[in-house]
Amino acid sequence: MKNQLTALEKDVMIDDMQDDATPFDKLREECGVMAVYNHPDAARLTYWGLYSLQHRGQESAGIASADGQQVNDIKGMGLVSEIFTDDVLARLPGHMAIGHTRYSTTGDSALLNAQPISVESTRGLIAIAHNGNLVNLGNSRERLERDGAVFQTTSDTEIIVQLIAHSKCSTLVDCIADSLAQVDGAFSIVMMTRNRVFAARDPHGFRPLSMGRIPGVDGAPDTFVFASETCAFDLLHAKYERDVEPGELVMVSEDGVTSRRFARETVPTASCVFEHVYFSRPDSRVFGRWVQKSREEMGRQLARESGVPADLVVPVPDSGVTAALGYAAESGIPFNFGLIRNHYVGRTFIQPEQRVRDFGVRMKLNPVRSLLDGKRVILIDDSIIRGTTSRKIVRMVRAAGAKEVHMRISCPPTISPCFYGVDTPSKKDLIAANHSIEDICKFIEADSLAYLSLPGLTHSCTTGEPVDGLSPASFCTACYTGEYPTQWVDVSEILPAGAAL
Ligand SMILES: O=P(O)(O)OC[C@H]1O[C@H](OP(=O)(O)OP(=O)(O)O)[C@H](O)[C@@H]1O
Ligand SMILES: NC(=O)CC[C@H](N)C(=O)O
Ligand code: SF4
Ligand SMILES: [Mg+2]
Repeated sequence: MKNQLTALEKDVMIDDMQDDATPFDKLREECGVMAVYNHPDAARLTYWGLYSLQHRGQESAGIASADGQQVNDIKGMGLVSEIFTDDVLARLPGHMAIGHTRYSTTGDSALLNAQPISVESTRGLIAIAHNGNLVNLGNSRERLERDGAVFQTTSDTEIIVQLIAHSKCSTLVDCIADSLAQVDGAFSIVMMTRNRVFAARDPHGFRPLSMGRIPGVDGAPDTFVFASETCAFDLLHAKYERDVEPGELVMVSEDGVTSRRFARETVPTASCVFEHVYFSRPDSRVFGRWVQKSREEMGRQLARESGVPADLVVPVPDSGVTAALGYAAESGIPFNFGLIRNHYVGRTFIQPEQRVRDFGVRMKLNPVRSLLDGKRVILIDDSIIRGTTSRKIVRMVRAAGAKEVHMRISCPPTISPCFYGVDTPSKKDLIAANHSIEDICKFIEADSLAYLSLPGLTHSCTTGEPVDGLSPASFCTACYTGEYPTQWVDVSEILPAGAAL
């Protein structure tokens, strides 16, 4: 009846062609930061912490340590375990350290942009590690260059530390507070000088940052630690103390812990709801709230909002697992691992030149035919970004004998990119920005598709376990609404020409 391709069919073809070219180019993570103050083996503790934060960034990693006199740093491309060995850690002496795992958002993925970034100032070397992304930088880089700043990187992070180095304030802590008040966007940062550690969060509190403590043995002073996620504390036997507040600057020195507000005005909190949907580990407490609790509740709410008769609930591992458990518990439909994830698929296998259709997802996930054959299956994933993963998985599950495949997503349709530290594709590549749910359902070849509602999502992140100051309104939900908590401009417009992006 028809010889002409529909818009959707063209998309399907384009998608398949893109799969060949860039099978792994989709949603990426962000960054993890870690700091340790007052421990004889500070660099090793930081290394352990970074190991637990590896899921937040796998492009590069680094540690800077200080012994009261000198700051040293070692950075490399790749995974924490690939960069740091006993010998390498031995070159990072001192009782203080900060560390970083990176996924780039501004500045390309190269060693020069690896963090911590250390900058010489009149007050000595300052090292910084940053999770987030600055917006509205205006011409601050050019202004600083006119003032004599020599930038070593093309990342937004260096702007913070150059502002501090060129600040005219009288004390270092005033310089830091003054500089942080000038930048807009998302920043959860840890910083270190030769004898102090600092931690700060932007006034909206986009990204998480928590403080913990390891009690000193035999009357020795306590060790203080900071990390993007509390899962990094567990390996260190550090106890979660509190979150660094939005707009707060914490300083740890010989005189103990002090805190001040750097933000000049109070703005509404806009903590990233996607931390609870996808980024953070379920064993972390993020924004004061257990991620496990939120994700399970998202699954329950999804079952309440869009239940469908079926025989089996199957998660898309890993990030879909907790929501799927909640969905199964609420619906009474049995849960099982109908897709097995190969945990040994590391970045060494991820070569952009791989051109085999469907190879990426098939290498990572494999169906369990004995579970799926003849079943009506509900697949639970946390998000659909371009739609490539869902489409391949639905096909895979059907090919393994499933009678029906219903896709359920534990967040609303992603319609807008993130400018706050998550490397999402631009709007033209976000499938939900350009297609109806019905069209997406056809594209992924599912029998039905439903997303969690926005009120359902924010309710899931707050219900049942009240956390001081956390309400459905205290989340950034811009990637689902297009309403951004700050004014933003594309950072590619503001970095000087020639800066590699
Ligand atoms: O629609 P797409 O563009 O294909 O991307 C969406 C998928 O990407 C993420 O998983 P990912 O495989 O990155 O990581 P995970 O193993 O942590 O879930 C997310 O959980 C979805 O499964
Ligand atoms: N994802 C992040 O948090 C990245 C931090 C910083 N914007 C960078 O690109 O290095
Ligand atoms: S836009 Fe989305 S991913 Fe980015 S901070 Fe807001 S909720 Fe998080
Ligand atoms: Mg996934």
